[in-house]
This record gives sequence, C-alpha cells and structure tokens, in this order.
Amino acid sequence: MTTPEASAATHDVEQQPAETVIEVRDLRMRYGSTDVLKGVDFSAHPGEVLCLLGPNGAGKTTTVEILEGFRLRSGGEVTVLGTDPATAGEAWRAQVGLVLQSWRDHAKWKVRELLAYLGVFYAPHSTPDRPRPYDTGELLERVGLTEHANKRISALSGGQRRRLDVAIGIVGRPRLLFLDEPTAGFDPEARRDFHELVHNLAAAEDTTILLTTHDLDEAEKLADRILILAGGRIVADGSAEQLAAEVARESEVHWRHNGERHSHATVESTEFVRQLFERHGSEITDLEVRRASLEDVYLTMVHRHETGQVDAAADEFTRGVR
Ligand SMILES: Nc1ncnc2c1ncn2[C@@H]1O[C@H](COP(=O)(O)OP(=O)(O)OP(=O)(O)O)[C@@H](O)[C@H]1O
Repeated sequence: MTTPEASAATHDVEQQPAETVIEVRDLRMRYGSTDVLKGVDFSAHPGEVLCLLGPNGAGKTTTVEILEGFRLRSGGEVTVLGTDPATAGEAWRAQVGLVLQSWRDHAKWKVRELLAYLGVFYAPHSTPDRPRPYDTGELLERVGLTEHANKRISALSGGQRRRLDVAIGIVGRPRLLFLDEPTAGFDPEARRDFHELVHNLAAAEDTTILLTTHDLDEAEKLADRILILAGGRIVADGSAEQLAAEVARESEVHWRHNGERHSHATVESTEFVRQLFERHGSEITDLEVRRASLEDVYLTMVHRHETGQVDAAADEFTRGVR
C-alpha cells in the first residue's frame, strides 16, 4: 500500500446506515498516459463479503486505495458509506477498518497496550448500536491473542503479528473493513479461525468486508461475491457458484448404483439428482456433483483478457450474472 495522497477539503456528515455500502460507477484511473481502470462498476451491501481478484498489476490496490480515500481517482462516481471518500473526514474514517500488510511500528509496545491505545481514537464515534472501541479483552479473545496480550510486539511470531493486524483493523468496530491478503503467513488453524472471524463479523455485526487475495481457495470459502478485475474492468461479478455456471454450464454428477459407477453431465444438476433419488432412493451411494472450480473460472477470465477477448467476457458476465 502507498502513502495517502488524497484529500483536499474534508467534511463530515452524520452517517446514516446506507442501503449500499459501496457504490462504484464508471471508475477510471490514469497513471501518466496509461489507463489502469477503464470504467469499473460494482456495489456492496451491508454484511456482504466481497473478494476482489485479478492478475498482478490489474489495479486491485488502486481500486481499494480509492475506496479508502488514500488515492484520488481520475474519473467516475464513488460513494462509500454514503460519502465520497476523496473528501470524507474523521467520522467517516472511524467507520472504516483497514488490515494492511503487516504492522511494523511500535515494536516495544505490548499487544494489549497498543490495542487499548488505538481504541481511544474511536471512543468519540461510539453509537448505541455500535459501541466503540471494542473491549480490549473481548477483541484479544476474538483474534486468538489472549495468551499473548502482554507480549511485546517484537516478540510475536509472523502469524500472531498478522492476528494483531486484524485486531488493529477491527478495534473501532468498523461498518466496512478492507482486508489486504489477510491470511498471508497463517498456519491452517489460524486460517480457519480467521475465516470464522470474518463470517462472524459479517453475519453478527453486519460489517461489509472487501478483501483482496491471490488465494482462490480462500476467496471461495470467504466471499459471498467474487469480483474479477482484468483489463481495467470488472469482468466477473457473482458467487463462486454463479461464476462457475457461467464458465462451464454443465456440472458432472457421479454416483454408484448396485455397485456400478455412473456419471452424467447436466446443466440442471439439482433436478437430475432429485430424479435419481426418486427412482432409486437409498440404493444411490457415493453421490458427488462437480462444478467448475473458482480456479477454472479465474484462469478462463484472465486468459480471455490476455487474448483480447475481455469485452466479450465482460458482456457475457454482465448478461449472465447480474
Ligand atoms: N503511483 C503510481 N504511478 C504510476 N503507476 C502506478 C502507480 N500505482 C500503480 N501503478 C501501476 O498501475 C497498475 C496497477 O497497479 P496496482 O498496484 O493497483 O495493481 P494490483 O492489481 O494491486 O497488483 P498486485 O496484484 O501486483 O498487487 C500497475 O501497472 C502499476 O504499475
């Protein structure tokens, strides 16, 4: 992530719960003579988990930094929590959480002290439905750092440090949380805990989450909606299932009946399975329905982009998914 370079005049408005948390229309970004974003459109609603995917250099960081108010766009409309991030002030910022690549400062601080210290900033922005900041003990528990609460930050392992990054991102109980490669360096258990935490934040606290990752498995597990950015536009927008159905309309159904293996390709796998059970009931064993993986979808989209078919790909998804 880069240094903030946005913001001329700032203003704060009374923040009302917005129907749409993020609204991006025809977002454009030009660096010198290069157009990196050529008309990005998407929106996010309260409690949704969105994952932004795309090849290196596609413009994910640029997009996220514009939404965070750290970068000024070249064109288009952007509204985040009801406000244009380019001119938003402190009250807006207090509702937005960031989990950036690792927190490197304050090495001599202890974990609990740092969280309590950072929390103070959010107290003036507390509301009855969103008490701010998080109680430090509860927060430590949530991110799995209770037993490390009195350790110096310099003494944390990489994974513990990342948990602290997450705690720093949510200490103000944000309505919108940006996560940049959130589980880089996590062991499988920490990763599973983190996924639970994200589901919990979205479901119980109605926090909208926008994450960037290169880990497709993580995207599939976490995201309600996946956005693929390629060629300066969103070329796919939908759930992992919707996107898979667009790339490979047929799913493969495999099953065993009277000891014999069978398989069948169909666009209506649910209906096919229902009929299968209607005819053979509990004689059916080893049932499996395979659809295109997110990796298949992603590689197909990126390939279309690289071979200049990106407009066709974008049109297809716009038609099929939205
Ligand atoms: N400040 C800048 N000035 C000029 N060009 C820039 C600047 N920031 C980014 N770019 C260029 O814009 C393009 C998009 O960069 P960006 O960092 O947004 O991509 P990304 O999708 O986040 O990539 P990665 O997956 O590699 O992190 C790249 O070609 C990059 O070189």
